[in-house]
Amino acid sequence: MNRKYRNTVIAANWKMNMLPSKIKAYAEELKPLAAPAKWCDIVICPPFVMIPAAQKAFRDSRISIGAQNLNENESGAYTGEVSSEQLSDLGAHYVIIGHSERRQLFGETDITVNKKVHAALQANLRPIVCVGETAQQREMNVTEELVTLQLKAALAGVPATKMRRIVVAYEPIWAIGTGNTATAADAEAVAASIRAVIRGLYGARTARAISILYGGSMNAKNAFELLSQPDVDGGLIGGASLVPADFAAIINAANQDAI
Ligand SMILES: O=C(CO)COP(=O)(O)O
Repeated sequence: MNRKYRNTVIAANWKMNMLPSKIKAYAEELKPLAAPAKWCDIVICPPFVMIPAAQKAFRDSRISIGAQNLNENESGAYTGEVSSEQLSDLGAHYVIIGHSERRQLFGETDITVNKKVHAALQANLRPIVCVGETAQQREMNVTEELVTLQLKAALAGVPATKMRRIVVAYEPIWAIGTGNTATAADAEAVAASIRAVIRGLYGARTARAISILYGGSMNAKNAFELLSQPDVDGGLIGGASLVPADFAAIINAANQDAI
């Protein structure tokens, strides 16, 4: 990470885990543990139904709330869906877009991801745009090419003035929930290539200001090494974010790297 130019972001993706009734206890445990980490932007992304409870539980802290998805349309007959304006009206600040589970299990494409990025920006939410390759694609040596295509598609039509609201998360699919973390060198190589793509599209100043996160089996043990890489500016954490002490250890590793 490079704090001179960009924020460190540590984001929890709870996926379809946790219960509304458990959030208060989680928050009471996390808040004091995370309090010393004044350099980090900490984000919790619960399922939609838990956003109000999470807002309430974290109201007296610096921890922000995000969603895990949104619908790309403004409003209307989309039963079961949630719009960017609804999230923003609730007080959410971030939204994860194009997570590989959404792409693989719910048919999201680069085109829907791009529409969702625009919808999020329209409502002043900060998109956390996810990109990443499968194990097979890595074996075929097409990781950077694929990530570049995903990123360019996600950012199509996004004006330079909005780029500073974007966060990119590199999440190799083979590393998610498997315990097979990318090596720090591999995470850095892809993060640097993502920054190079942004530099090509928007110029050096914008590229240097964008936070690029790593996600995929990040935990208290490996976080410091991953976050010490110059182009890895934070983490998107699944499993390890469900236990306050584990999540706090990652937050504090990120903070430590900053000092
Ligand atoms: O998908 C992830 C975060 O979005 C990563 O999940 P894990 O940390 O459980 O591997």
